[in-house]
Amino acid sequence: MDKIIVNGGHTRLTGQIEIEGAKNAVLPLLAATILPSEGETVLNNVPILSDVYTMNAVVKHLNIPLVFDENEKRVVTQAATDIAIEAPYEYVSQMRASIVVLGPILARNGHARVSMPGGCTIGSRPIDLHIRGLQAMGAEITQNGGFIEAKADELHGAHFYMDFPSVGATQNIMMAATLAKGTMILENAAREPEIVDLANLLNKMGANVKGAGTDTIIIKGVAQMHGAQHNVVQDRIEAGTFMVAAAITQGNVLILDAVREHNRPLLSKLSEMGVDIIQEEDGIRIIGPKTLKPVTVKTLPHPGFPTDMQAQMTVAQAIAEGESIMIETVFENRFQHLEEMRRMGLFVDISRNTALIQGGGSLSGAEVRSTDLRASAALILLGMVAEGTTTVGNLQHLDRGYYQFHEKLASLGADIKRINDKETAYV
Ligand SMILES: CC(=O)N[C@H]1[C@@H](OP(=O)(O)OP(=O)(O)OC[C@H]2O[C@@H](n3ccc(=O)[nH]c3=O)[C@H](O)[C@@H]2O)O[C@H](CO)[C@@H](O)[C@@H]1O
Ligand SMILES: C=C(OP(=O)(O)O)C(=O)O
Repeated sequence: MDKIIVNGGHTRLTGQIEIEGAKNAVLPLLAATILPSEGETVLNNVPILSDVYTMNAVVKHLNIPLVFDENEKRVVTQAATDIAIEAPYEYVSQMRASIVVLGPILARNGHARVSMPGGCTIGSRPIDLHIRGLQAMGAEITQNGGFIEAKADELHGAHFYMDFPSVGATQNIMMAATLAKGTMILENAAREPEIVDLANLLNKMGANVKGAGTDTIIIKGVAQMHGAQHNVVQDRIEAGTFMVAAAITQGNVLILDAVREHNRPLLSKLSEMGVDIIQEEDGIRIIGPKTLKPVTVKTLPHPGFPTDMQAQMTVAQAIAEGESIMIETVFENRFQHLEEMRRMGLFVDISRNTALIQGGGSLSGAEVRSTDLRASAALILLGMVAEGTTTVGNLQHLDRGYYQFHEKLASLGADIKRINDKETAYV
C-alpha cells in the first residue's frame, strides 16, 4: 500500500505547473467513442489516471478497438459495427462514471445492459434522472439482478426537464439523443465545461448539438456518426487544487493555460480571502498572502462553486484567521476529510451539510487516510501547512484523479515523497 509523506509547516510553493486533461471530461468522451459507425477517433491530452484505464476497459469490452499511448497521452479508437450490449459489474463497480455508456450503447444497439453503479462514499448518487430522460425518448427500462436494462426499437426526441442539473444524466441523454429520430430538448441541463467539451466532440463526429453550456441543450438526431479528433479540455479541478496549494503556502505559482472562466467561483473566493490573482499570457498566477481571510462558501452546480473543490477549499479555510463556513449542497456525505483533519488539530463543528471551521489554530502532522478522491488531495495540502510530518494513506482514491500529484508539488518546492509499505521512495 502506497503512502504519501509530507513534511510541512514551512513550505512556500513557487514556479509553474502544467495541468492534465480533465478526468471528468475524458470519461464521457471515451463513452462517446461508442457512437461512430465509421472512422477513427483520436483523443489527445488524455490524463494517465486509473479511471481512464477503467473506462478504456469498458470500451474495449464493448468490442471497440482502443489503443492508449501513454507517452503521447493519446487514445485512438476504431468505430465498430458489433457493439456488445453489456457493461459488467467488474468495471462499473470500480467507477461510477461508467454509467454514461448506457445512452451510447442504447443509441447504437437499441439494447443496453449496464451494471447498477451503486452509491459511493460521498453520497447515495441515484440515477433516476438518467433513467427518466431515456424513458422520455421511448426506452423501456427494467432493473434486474443488479443491472439496468434499456431497450428501444427506435429512440425519439422529446422535451425533458431535469429536476436537478445532473452532469452524468445530461451526458447520457445527450449521447442517446445524437442518433435518435427527431429533436431532443433538454431543460435545466448541467452547464459544466465538461458538458461543452462532450458536445464539441459529438458535433465533430457529425452530431447536431446546440446550447451546451446553457441550461437548454437541443439535439437534432442524425442517421450516423463518424470518428473525429479532439483535445481533452484542461482539468479545472486539478488547476483549482494547485491554485489553493499556492494560496495556502504564501506561494507564487503560475498555473499554465488555466481558464479563468472555468474557475471563476474559486478565483472569486480566493480573491475574497486576500489572494492575488494575475492573468498572464500563458496562465493564471496565484500569489498567496501572509494571512488568509475567512470566507463563506456554498457548493452548487456550475457556474456555482464546485463540490469537487470543496475539500481543498476547507484547507484554505482551516488556515484563514477566523471562522469560515462551508455549505455542501450537492452530495450529502462529503465532509469525511474534516474528520481526518480533526486528527491534525482542526477545530470544526459539523451540522448536517454545514461546517463551521475555526481557522488559524495550530495544526500538526498526523497519519491520516483519504476517504475519497478530493479528500486525498486536501489532506496532502493540509500536510504542507501543518507542522511536522503527515502520512496520507488510501492513495487509490488520489490515483483516480491526479497524475503525479506528489511529483508536481515537489517540483514547486514541497517536501513530499511517495513510498510503499516497504519504505521505497518513488521520487
Ligand atoms: C465523472 C464526473 O463527471 N463526475 C462528476 C459528476 O458526477 P455525477 O455526474 O455523478 O454528478 P451529478 O451531477 O449527476 O450529481 C449531482 C447530484 O445530483 C443527484 N442526482 C444525480 C443523478 C440522478 O439521476 N439523480 C440525482 O438525484 C446526485 O445524487 C447528486 O446529489 O458531477 C459531480 C457534480 O458536479 C462531480 O462531483 C463529479 O466529479
Ligand atoms: C466525485 C468525483 O468523481 P466521480 O464522479 O468520478 O466519483 C470527483 O472527481 O471529485
